Amino acid sequence: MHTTTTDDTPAAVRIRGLRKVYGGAVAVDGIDLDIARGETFALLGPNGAGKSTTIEILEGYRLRTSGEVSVLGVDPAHGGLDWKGRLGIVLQSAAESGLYTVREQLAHFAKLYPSPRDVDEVIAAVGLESKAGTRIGRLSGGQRRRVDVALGIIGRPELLFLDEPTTGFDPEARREFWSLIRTLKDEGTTILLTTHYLDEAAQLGDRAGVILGGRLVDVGTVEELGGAEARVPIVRWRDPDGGPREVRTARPAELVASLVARLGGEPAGLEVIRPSLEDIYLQLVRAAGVDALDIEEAAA
Ligand SMILES: Nc1ncnc2c1ncn2[C@@H]1O[C@H](COP(=O)(O)OP(=O)(O)OP(=O)(O)O)[C@@H](O)[C@H]1O
Repeated sequence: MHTTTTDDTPAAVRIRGLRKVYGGAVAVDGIDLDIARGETFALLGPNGAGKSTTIEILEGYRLRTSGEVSVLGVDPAHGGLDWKGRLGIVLQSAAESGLYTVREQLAHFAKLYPSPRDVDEVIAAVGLESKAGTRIGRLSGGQRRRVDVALGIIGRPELLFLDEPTTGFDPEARREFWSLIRTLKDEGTTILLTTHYLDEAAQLGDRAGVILGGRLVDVGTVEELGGAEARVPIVRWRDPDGGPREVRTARPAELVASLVARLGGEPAGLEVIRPSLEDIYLQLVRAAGVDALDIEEAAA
C-alpha cells in the first residue's frame, strides 16, 4: 500500500537556520525555507552556490553543521528505511550499474518499495521503450540520465528530489520530461528541483528560490521572483541618427505610440521585451557580484 502521511507537519520540507561548513569553508550559510506538500519548488543558483549540499542534507546523504531540518516530518539525519521509502532521489551524478538492462535495473529497485509503479509504465514515461532490454552501460549520457529519473520515480515517492535532472537531455526529451513531472504533480507529488535551465524552472516551478554564496537571496512564485521592478518591460529602438535607445516603462504601448508620433512612422529596430525568469535571475546574480564565469555557466 502507498504510505500515507501520518505526521501532522503541514510542510513537506521545513528548514531553519541551516548551515554546512566543509573544513573552514561555509557552503550553506543560514537557510530558512518551507516547501508545502504537493508543491514544486525550483532551487536556482550558480555553480558552487550550495544547492546540492542543501538537497543532499535533506535527502540524508550529508550531515548538517547546524540548524533544524524536517523532511516529511522526520529529521533526515535520523531517517530510517520507512522514511527513505517515501522519497525519490535523482542525484546530480548517479552510479547505477552498467551491467544490467534498463528493465532489470528498474525491476530490481521496484522490489525495494512497498507500492512501486509498473516497470514498463515507468520505462515508457521516460521514453526508453526501445532501450528496455539494453544494458545501461551501452546507453548514451542522456539516456542514462533518463534511467536515473526512472529510478527516482519507480517507488511512487511522496517527495521527489531532482538535482539537475535534464542535464544532457535533448530538447525533445526535456519536453517529455516536463510532461512527466506535470503528471507527478497532478498526482500530488512534492518536488524539489535544482536546475540551471531557467525555462525549466519557469515551466515546472510553483515557486523558486535563488541561492547565492550559501544564502537564499530571494524566494517567490515564478511570477514574483526578483520583485515587480525587475519585471518592468524594456522598449528598445534606434533613433534616426542610428543611436540605440532603451527605456524601461510599465506602459510600453504609450511609449511606442509617442515614438511613432514623434518619428512620423515605425521606429527602427523596435523591440518590446518582458524580462524572462532568466533575465531576472541574471539581474539578481549580477547584483550580488558573483563572478562572470559562474553567471555564464549558470545561464548556459
Ligand atoms: N565534499 C565537499 N568537501 C568540501 N567542499 C565541498 C564539498 N562538496 C561541496 N563543497 C563546496 O561547497 C560549495 C557548495 O557546493 P554545492 O555542490 O552545494 O554547490 P551547487 O550549488 O550544487 O553547485 P553546482 O551548480 O555546480 O552543482 C562549493 O564551494 C563546493 O566547492
